[in-house]
Amino acid sequence: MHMYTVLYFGLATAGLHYFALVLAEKYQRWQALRVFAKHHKTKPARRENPWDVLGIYKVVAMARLVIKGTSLDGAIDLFQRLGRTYSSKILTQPVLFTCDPRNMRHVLITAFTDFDSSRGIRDHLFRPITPHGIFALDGNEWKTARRLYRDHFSRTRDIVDLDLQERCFRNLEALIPSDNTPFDLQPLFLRLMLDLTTAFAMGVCVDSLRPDQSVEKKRFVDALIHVKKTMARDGFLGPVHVFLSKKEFHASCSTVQHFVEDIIRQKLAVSRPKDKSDSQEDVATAVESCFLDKLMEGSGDVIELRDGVLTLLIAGIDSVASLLSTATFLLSRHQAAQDKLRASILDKVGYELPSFNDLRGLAYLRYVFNETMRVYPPVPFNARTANQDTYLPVGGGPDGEDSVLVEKGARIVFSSWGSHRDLDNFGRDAHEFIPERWENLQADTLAGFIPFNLGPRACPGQNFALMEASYVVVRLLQTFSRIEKGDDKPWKENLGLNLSNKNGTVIKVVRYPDHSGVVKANGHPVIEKVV
Ligand code: HEM
Repeated sequence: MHMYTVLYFGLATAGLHYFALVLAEKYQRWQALRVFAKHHKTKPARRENPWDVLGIYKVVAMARLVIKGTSLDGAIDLFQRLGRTYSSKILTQPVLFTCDPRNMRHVLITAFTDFDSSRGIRDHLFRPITPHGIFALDGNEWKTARRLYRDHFSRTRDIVDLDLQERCFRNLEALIPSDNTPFDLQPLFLRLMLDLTTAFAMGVCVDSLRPDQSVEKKRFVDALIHVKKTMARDGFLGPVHVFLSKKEFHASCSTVQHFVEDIIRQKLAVSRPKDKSDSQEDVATAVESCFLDKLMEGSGDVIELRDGVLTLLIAGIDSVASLLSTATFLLSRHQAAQDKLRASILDKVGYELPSFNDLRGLAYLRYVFNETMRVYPPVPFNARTANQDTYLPVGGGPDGEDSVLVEKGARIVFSSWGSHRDLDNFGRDAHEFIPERWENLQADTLAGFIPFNLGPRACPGQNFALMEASYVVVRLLQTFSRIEKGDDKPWKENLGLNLSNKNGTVIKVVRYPDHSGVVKANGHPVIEKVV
C-alpha cells in the first residue's frame, strides 16, 4: 500500500475512534442525567427566549438595562412574566434565575455543599486584590478562613468601638452645612465608613472626613475606590472585561496592598501590638485593638494578613454606607417614620451618648433598617455555580411546582430584589416603605428576606454592621430636629459592588436651636464632649 494511503487510513481510524469515544461519553452523561432527573422527578423550568441558543441576545438585553439603570426592575418584569424561577443562557452558559424563597433556602442552606460561591463567579474579580481572601475561596480553604470571622464577629459587644464611632461621627457632623442648604449625604457616609472600617480592620484610620488627611492616605482611599469600581464593572461585563485595559486597576491594587502591608510590617516589628498605638504618629485615630491584631494571633504572614484586612475593606464599607444612605433618604421622604423613630430614640436614649444596650434595644430602628434593606437590599442579587449535578426543589413543570435539574457547572442567580418585592411574600404594598410591617414579621426566620444571605456563608458582619449603622442614625436624630428632602429626584438604581442611589441622598437638616457642637435641646441634658 502507498505510504500516504496508510497514513490517511490511520488518521481516519483514529478520528473515528475519537468520535466514537466522544459519542459514548456524551451518551453516558445523558444517561446519568436522565437517571438523576428521574430520581428527583425534575421537569424543565420555563425557558427565556428558547431561540437565543448562544445567549447573545440575553447579554445585549442585560447590558441595555444596566445602561438605562433599570436592570432590577427589568428582573422583576421577567419574574412576573416567566415565573419565580426560569432558565436562560448567557454566552452559552446555562443560568437559572430564581427569587423563590424555597429555592434560595435550598441553595444557601440545605444543599450548601452542592454549590460554589467563588469559583468561576467572582474569584477572578477578587484575585488581583485579595488572592487569599475569603471572597475568592470555596470548599475547605473557605471553611478555614470562615472560622476566623466567626470567632471575631461572634461577640459584637466586644468589637464595636463606641468611642471611635463618636469621633468619626463628630468629623461627619462638622461637614454638614448648618444653614439649611441642600447637600448630598451619600459621599459623606462613604467617607465615614472608610474611616470607621479602616480603623476597625487595621487600627489606622484613613481620616477621609478630616481636613488634614495625609497625601498618602488620600492616595490609598482613591486607589481603593478605583479598585472596587473596576471590580463591579468587570463583574457586570463578564467575559467582555478581558478586552479592557487593566493598567490603572493593577496600579491601584498595588497602591492599596502596599499601604496595608506597610502597616502590617510596622505592627509585626513591635512585639506587643497593643503598645504600638502610643508610638504611632496616628495617635488621634488609632484604635486599641483591631481585626488585624486578632489575625496576628494566628499568623505572621504579611500577605495572608493583608488579604484578611482587605476583605473587610471590601465587605464592610460600601455595604453599610448603602444602608445608611438609603435609610436616611427614605426617612427624609417619610416624615412620619422619621418623627416616630426620633421619638423612640429620645424616649429610650434621650440626649445621652448611646450605649451598646441602648442601640440593641431600639426596636423601631431595627424595623427601619429591615424595611430599608427589604426595599433596597445593598446586595440585590447573588450567584452560585453547581459543583455537581443537583437540583432546585421548585420551578419546574407547567405550574413551576416541580423540581428542576441543575447540571454541574450551571449557574444560579438568586435575587433578593425580587423576593423582597414579591407580593406573595410581603403583600400588595410590597414596593412601599412601611417599617411598621416588621411589628408582625420575624426577620431571622422569614423566608425570602435575605439582605445578609442565609446559611453557612451568610454575612458574618451583620450584627456588627447593624450596630455601626444604629449608632450613626441615633446620633443624627439626636443632633438634628428635622431631616428634610433636599430635592425631588426619585431613587435611581446604581449598581456597584453594593446597590446605591444614583441621585444620592440629598437632604436639608434643621439643627436644634441651641446646638453648639454638642447635642443639646430645651430641657434635655447635654452630651459630654468626646475628645
Ligand atoms: C449592611 C451591611 C452589609 C450587608 C447588607 C452585607 C451583606 C453580605 C452578603 C449578602 C454576603 C454574602 C455574599 C455571598 O455569599 O456571596 C456577605 C458576606 C460577607 N460579609 Fe457582609 N454585609 C454587610 C456588612 C458587612 C460588614 C460590616 C462586614 C465586616 C466588617 C462584612 C463582612 C462580610 C464577609 C467577611 C463576608 C464573606 C463571608 C463568606 O464568604 O463566608 N459584611 N455580606
